[in-house]
Amino acid sequence: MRVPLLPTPKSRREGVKKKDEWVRPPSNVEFSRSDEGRVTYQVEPNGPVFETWRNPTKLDRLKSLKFVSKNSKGISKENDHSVSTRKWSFLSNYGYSEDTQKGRLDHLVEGGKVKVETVHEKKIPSLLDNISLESMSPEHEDFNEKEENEDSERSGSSGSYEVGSEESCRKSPGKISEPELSPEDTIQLCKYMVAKGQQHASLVADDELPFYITQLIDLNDQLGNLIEKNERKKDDLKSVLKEEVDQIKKVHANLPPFLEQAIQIKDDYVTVQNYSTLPFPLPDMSVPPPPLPLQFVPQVSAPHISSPISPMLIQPSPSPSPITLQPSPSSGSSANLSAFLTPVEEMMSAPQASLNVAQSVQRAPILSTSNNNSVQPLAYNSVPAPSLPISTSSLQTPPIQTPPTSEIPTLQKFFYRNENEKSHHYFQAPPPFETECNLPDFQMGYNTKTRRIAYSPPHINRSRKRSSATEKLKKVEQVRRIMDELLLASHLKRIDSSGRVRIATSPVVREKPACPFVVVPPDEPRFEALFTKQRYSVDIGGTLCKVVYSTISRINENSDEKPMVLLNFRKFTSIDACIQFLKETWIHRESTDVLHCTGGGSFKYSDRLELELGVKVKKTDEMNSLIYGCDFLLRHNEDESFTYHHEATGIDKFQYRPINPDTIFPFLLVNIGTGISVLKVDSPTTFQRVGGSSMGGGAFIGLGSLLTSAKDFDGLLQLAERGDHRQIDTLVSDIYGGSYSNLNLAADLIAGSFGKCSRQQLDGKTGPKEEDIAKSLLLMISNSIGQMAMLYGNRYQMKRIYFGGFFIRRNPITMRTLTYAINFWSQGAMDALFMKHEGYLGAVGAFMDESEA
Ligand SMILES: Nc1ncnc2c1ncn2[C@@H]1O[C@H](COP(=O)(O)OP(=O)(O)O)[C@@H](O)[C@H]1O
Ligand SMILES: CC(C)(COP(=O)(O)O)[C@@H](O)C(=O)NCCC(=O)O
Repeated sequence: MRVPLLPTPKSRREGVKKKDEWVRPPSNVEFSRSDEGRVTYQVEPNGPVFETWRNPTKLDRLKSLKFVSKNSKGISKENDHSVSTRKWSFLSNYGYSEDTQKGRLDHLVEGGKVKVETVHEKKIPSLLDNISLESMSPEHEDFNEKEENEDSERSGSSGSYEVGSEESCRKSPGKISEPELSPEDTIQLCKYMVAKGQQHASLVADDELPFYITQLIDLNDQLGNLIEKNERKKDDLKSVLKEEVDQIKKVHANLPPFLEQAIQIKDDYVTVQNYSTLPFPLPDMSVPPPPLPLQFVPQVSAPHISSPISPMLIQPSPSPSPITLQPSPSSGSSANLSAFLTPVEEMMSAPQASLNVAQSVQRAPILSTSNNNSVQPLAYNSVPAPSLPISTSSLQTPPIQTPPTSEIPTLQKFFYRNENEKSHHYFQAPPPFETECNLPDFQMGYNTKTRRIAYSPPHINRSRKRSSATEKLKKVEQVRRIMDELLLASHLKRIDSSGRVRIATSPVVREKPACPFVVVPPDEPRFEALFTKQRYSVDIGGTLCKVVYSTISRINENSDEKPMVLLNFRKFTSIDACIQFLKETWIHRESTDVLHCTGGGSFKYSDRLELELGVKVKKTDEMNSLIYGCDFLLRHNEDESFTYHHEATGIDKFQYRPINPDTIFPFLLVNIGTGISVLKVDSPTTFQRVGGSSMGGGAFIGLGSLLTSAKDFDGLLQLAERGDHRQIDTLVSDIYGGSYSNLNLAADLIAGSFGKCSRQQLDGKTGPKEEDIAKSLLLMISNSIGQMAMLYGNRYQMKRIYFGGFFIRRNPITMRTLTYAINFWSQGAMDALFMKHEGYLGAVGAFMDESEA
């Protein structure tokens, strides 16, 4: 009867056995096969060689074998050698394989019979313990299969099995053996066959036994090789996997924080969360990254800052809408008062106040719950108020940290270099998240060669289930789309297989930044008091006095809805005007009331404020106020922060960057007031003032006043917008006659600010135009602030740099220069973010400080 020896499909499906489950032939038996198919084998290295192929004597010997099994009670039971499937199986499972792995076979000659004992290092119940093989007389040539019930006999103690007489085992050392098979060899062969045949391959015709044995040995060798190969492959895959996961981690580390949450890396698995389940509103991903310079070749050195304002590119930009400072009213009359009211207040004081407020509220971005872009409105979060004042130790200068040796090297390879086409490229505008990215969780792997995130790569959770080609394509497409978005948001640029960058943008912007009121979160207990009492705060800085105060408003006067508490904003150029405003608008103040105060003036003018206003002054540290105000605005005013895109037109220049409240920190805050403070902010209560500079707003207005006839800051800005800095600054082209290509310094780069204004150069010429001076001055100061901000950002590995302070004033030249400097020098790794309430951060922070006065 023939039984296939190779694994059946079923066993294949069951998978490959573990290495230590494989049965190997005893190492002391060597087999070789001649061309005619003759099989020889040697039990001992220098022992006799036996021939087993089609050997009639051997067959006789085989036939003469008799199995004797002993049950647990010691009663022997005889069987012929063609034992049942089950018996072979048991032999294989409980006897032989264990022997080869854990024990050894001892061949004993006892009473003219060969006795083979199993010796286990560890006693394992073995069927061999209960089975004896005895020589059988030739007349017992019964090959009928008999079923045995070994199951009940398995649990015997150690035993032996015996084979025919020793005389019958004639061996000739060193020669081809006599055509007779010794019983012990036969047993061994049988055992090989049993072991190899395993459960499903029990019976083989006797004359074919040796043939199959040799085949099995070959097979076994091959399998052994395969196992080793398999192990090696596994090790290889592990190291590849680790490498790739490391790569993903690098990419992950450079993603914006909200995407860090979307992409989870755990052990060797990278999971992209279902976007729709993310617990925060994602920023609009169709917003392209800020324009990057055409070339991103790392600079050899950074001695110069490029002037981003190429005169050829300058479009007449509309003058900014400055917040006009009203003259200080001389008295507290209601007529004068109206001149100081914010639009909201004007509406409220007018007969149709409620209607106007309603319209105004609808316009207010923080209330827009169903705008047509893909960003979900922010729900008000119950953010517990950190108790101020904040730890003063944080004000100390931090220990110097070693700057990173390379500036995010992994990013560089993604940058798109377009030297031929003089245009910027963005990625294809991704579809809205809600519809297109509503995918179930899936796993992705990052392919270092193709630089793509691939769906279910072979080594990561490969599904055995075959999906249809279209399904696969669909999934790949979905993943690519998400990858585009990730890349887009992280400023990584992907070149597709054709070498082109997919182009198209549909930026989503809401409105030109203004400085509207902010609605106080309605459900936070800490703001309950504001429904019954107005609160005022002031930030008295080196140049300006900023006031934040609350008012109450209803969308509809007659409705039962809870009214809203609004924060209103005003600024003054003098302390007198500021105090006057407070006197006139804070009508219902009482002596027990508190004026929340921050900035240098909170110390300088503390007594005066208390005296003139008849209230208590409560001081809040300036830096603490800045951070707490920044945190509050980012957290509660959805459209607070935005990036500036000079090349875009109209409102497209302003692209909003709402941020998940959980991922606001860390960030770098560069507050450009009279002077500059650079703060590394890790939480509302943990920050460091890592640096500062005196080259801020004060320097600009001071030098501007000396060098031009501008009367005030706005006048200076207006001049600058008309100016041509090339008449004032020495450019690279003025020195090199063109670009300095070795250093990749463009021809129109500013080599030296005000370089063309030396006495020598000016002599004999008509004096430089003041608008050119104003422009050059503004570029010089904002370039240097941008570079400083980038260096601090880089030093502390920040991804977002928020600019605050009234130097910015949403001025296009300033924002463009700062953005350019940050993008250029950080190679797109950092975002330059501006804020609607740029100059009011400190005043908002002081307003929020409810710690004891
Ligand atoms: N109307 C303005 N008058 C004077 N300076 C202004 C005005 N608007 C903007 N600025 C600029 O803002 C700077 C003051 O910014 P601010 O944040 O208020 O700082 P500070 O707290 O030091 O007053 C000034 O130095 C100036 O460069
Ligand atoms: C002293 C200040 C904190 C005052 O704040 P400001 O009124 O300028 O907003 C600020 O001007 C500043 O940080 N100046 C820079 C000092 C320096 O580090 O060089």
